[in-house]
Amino acid sequence: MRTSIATVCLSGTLEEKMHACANAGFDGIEIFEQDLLVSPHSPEEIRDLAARLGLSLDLYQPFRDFEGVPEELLAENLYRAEAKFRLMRSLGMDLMLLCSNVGTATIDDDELAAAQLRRLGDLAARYGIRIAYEALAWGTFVNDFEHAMRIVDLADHPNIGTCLDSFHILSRGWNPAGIEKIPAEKIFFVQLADAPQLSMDILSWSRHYRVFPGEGAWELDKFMGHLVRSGYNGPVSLEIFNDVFRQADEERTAVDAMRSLIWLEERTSVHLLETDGPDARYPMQLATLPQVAEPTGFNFAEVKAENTEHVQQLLSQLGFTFRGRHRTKPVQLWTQGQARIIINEQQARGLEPTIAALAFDVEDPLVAASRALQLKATAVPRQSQANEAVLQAVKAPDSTEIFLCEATPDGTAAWTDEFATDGAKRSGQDLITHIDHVNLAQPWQHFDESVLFYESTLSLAPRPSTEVPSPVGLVRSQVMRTEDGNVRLALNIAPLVMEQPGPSAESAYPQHIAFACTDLIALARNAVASGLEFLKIPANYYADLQARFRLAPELLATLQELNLLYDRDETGEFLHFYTATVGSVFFEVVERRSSYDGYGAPNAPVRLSAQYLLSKHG
Ligand SMILES: O=C(O)c1ccc(O)c(O)c1
Ligand SMILES: [Mg+2]
Repeated sequence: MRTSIATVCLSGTLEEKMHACANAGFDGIEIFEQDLLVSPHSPEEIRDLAARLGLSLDLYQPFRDFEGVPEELLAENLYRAEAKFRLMRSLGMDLMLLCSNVGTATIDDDELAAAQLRRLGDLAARYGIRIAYEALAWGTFVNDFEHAMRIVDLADHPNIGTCLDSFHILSRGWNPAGIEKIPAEKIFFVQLADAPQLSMDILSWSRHYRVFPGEGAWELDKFMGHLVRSGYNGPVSLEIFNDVFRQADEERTAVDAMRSLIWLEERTSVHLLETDGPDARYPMQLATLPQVAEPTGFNFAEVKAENTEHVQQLLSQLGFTFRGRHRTKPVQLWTQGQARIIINEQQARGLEPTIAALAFDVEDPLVAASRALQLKATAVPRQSQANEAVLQAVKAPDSTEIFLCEATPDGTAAWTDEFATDGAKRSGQDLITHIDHVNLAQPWQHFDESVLFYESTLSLAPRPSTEVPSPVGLVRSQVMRTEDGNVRLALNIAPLVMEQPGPSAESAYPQHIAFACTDLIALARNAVASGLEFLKIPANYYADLQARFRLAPELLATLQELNLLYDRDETGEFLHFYTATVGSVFFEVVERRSSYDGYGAPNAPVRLSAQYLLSKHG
């Protein structure tokens, strides 16, 4: 599959955008006219730069408001078009996108529109240029890809074809199956965009909220399936108008874009295998990736800090056992049940405690790492000594290191042998069984990128995102998880004011690790006895709990005494509490009763407010 991307997706100058596209591995680009108009470089210089970078210049766009007009206006439009054809010759380009008329069309007549396109085709042919006619979702008379195609058919000109753009098709709810009926040679170009499902006017939705495939709500693998079955074999291009991408680092956005296309290509090939069987053949060749199953659990989480006492204290008060230091590195291991926490003091000068790494149990770490690398994840270089486990690791978009560890049938981890077992084994029962979920703060400009990263590399599925009010703004939260719930990752974007000064913006907003336990009340009592600092929950919360749930008075009194939070739904009950925050880390302990599957979402504003008060007034 040939990959392309419109320059409008990225921030920067045209030159910077082109470098970013080439570095990310795109085959070609669409030049968005505005980017050329403001460039200090001549069309010839841009053509030469593209050649040096190995980028094909696939599409010049957009040309607007041409068809469905009276004759005098048509003459002006042809004059405008010819100037652009000359420019395209200087650029060495031969395909122009024409949007359906949204401004000047006054005549709703397909025959007339077709005749006018035919005249444009004749003119374009003299310059060796072809025109791809695209139905904009808000076109005055033409807003449907099948309608645009009827006009292209009527025009019946070799230089007039269509451009399909998934946004305009899916935003209006048109059935993309119709793409299969279009003759492949009439599909001159294809643009892809995903989008969150929003209810707003389509123009604003399109201009501000498009995202890369896999970052929105649409089934683009199915869309691509229709396209592949049509016999189309030209470039598949990303055209994303997005307010965040326009100001984020273009090199990074281009990699995110490329990841989305690599992933979509794979999803499409899997989809076609399922629907059409292994013997189906199409002109478009689709690359695949090493297949990975969902991770089966958390292997460990790592907290990094210069000064580790406070974290050690919290873990010890929660009933964790210190299992010793690593044989060769300044690293400690703390465990309880299958919950493993590494406290890492390496290269941590001046660093307040922060979550630095997460590890997942996977079937085959080498295969999983190879998939992640093919999806353009950055490898984390590891130094390991002889006879130490070589762990595979890649960097997530927020810089968290993601380790891929081999799953074992009993949930143990072989690498723990590398820790000297000089730690005293705590007597007593392990009430904590494993890591239930981890909550990571994401920089606002990388949120969509993170969702795609975890979905494409680790096969975690995104759940609908929610918004939680805090005293200083809304926190957007999206859970990525496995079907069975053994791995749950909540990604948050914090309001900007919550970002406190710290070693990096990412680590400033508090993040947490939640442990699952079998008896929260018993664990909380032990923790109180050992002096754990709980996050204090206000009395008003308990009055509201009583109003909502009519709890037995003894239970309510216990919850309030121990600063526990409570939730209940038709699937079961949920009890949880939070510790104080150290650096940017705090811990949560949860007890899921029956098959409760959530996270106590109604309690999140209470937690955020309590943490805010604590950070302000101590
Ligand atoms: O929003 C627009 O005007 C616009 C322009 C060109 C396109 O290809 C498109 O899909 C939208
Ligand atoms: Mg488009």
